Amino acid sequence: PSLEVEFCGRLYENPLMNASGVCCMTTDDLDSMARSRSGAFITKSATSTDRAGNPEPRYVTVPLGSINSMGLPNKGIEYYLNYVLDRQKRFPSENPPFMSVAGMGIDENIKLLNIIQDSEFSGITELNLSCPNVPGKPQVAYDFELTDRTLKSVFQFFTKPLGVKLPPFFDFAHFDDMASILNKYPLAYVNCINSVGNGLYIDVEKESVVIKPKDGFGGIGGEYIKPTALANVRAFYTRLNENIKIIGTGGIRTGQDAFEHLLCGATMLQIGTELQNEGTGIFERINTELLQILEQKGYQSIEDFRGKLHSIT
Ligand SMILES: O=C(O)c1[nH]c(=O)[nH]c(=O)c1I
Repeated sequence: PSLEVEFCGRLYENPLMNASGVCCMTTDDLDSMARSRSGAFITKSATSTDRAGNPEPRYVTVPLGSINSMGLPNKGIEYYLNYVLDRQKRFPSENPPFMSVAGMGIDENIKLLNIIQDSEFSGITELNLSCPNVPGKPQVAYDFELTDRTLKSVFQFFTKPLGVKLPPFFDFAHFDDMASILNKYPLAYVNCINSVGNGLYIDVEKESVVIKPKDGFGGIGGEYIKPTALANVRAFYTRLNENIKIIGTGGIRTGQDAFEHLLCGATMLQIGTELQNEGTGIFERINTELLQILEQKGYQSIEDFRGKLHSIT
């Protein structure tokens, strides 16, 4: 069997990539992703200029996952754009890395996307509408009117492939409302989900929180969030028109977890917490485990089962 996937008109040797934010802050991080067995990779969400982010400790690995309140630290959009344009020149036959952007508001999102639109970048852009950790800045995607207004403005000028990174939703009315907004726009994909916002992890021995920002509140990733991630992948897969693809993110630690996301309808798969834990060797491991599952089940390709989750009749 083969793990090859077609996404936005490009062929990838497998569906695995990093989740923006993990292993993508510096050019060294990005080079290690480029050397790995991932099928693709994405930059840290960028703002107009570099940001230090929140005080540390701001990312902690915990037994069932992770908690983070990084606060959007990044080197600024020019740093990442220079990196991806350099790779485009040096490796013209390869798929360019994905670019992620996260403005502090609609104006900065427009500005960031204009920079990408006016550049030679020929890859895929991810608009992050779900950063949960900038104090005083609510997640855009929890404001449906703002999301609609943002996408309306963006698609007045942006003609390159664009996806949006969404937070988790927990209510069918919200799945329906968000899907009806997203279906109005020529999106390449929707990425479900970002970390589950504003969780709390406690160190009982110290009787304390474990991260410094926001009195210890931070986005939750890892095993904790797989059921929520799978539900969001499935909810949007079944509601969005079929040319809007799904990237599945959340709780992928094994080939089985990857299989579950694909069964729900995901086309590409992003790994955050487990990549942070294990390093880039994880891509070799999960590709191997996923291939074993296809072999055991007699599938030749992911197309044979993508989205074909059974309900109970
Ligand atoms: O705190 C962060 O930098 C961060 N952390 C996350 O868990 N998701 C995000 O989209 C972001 I922009």
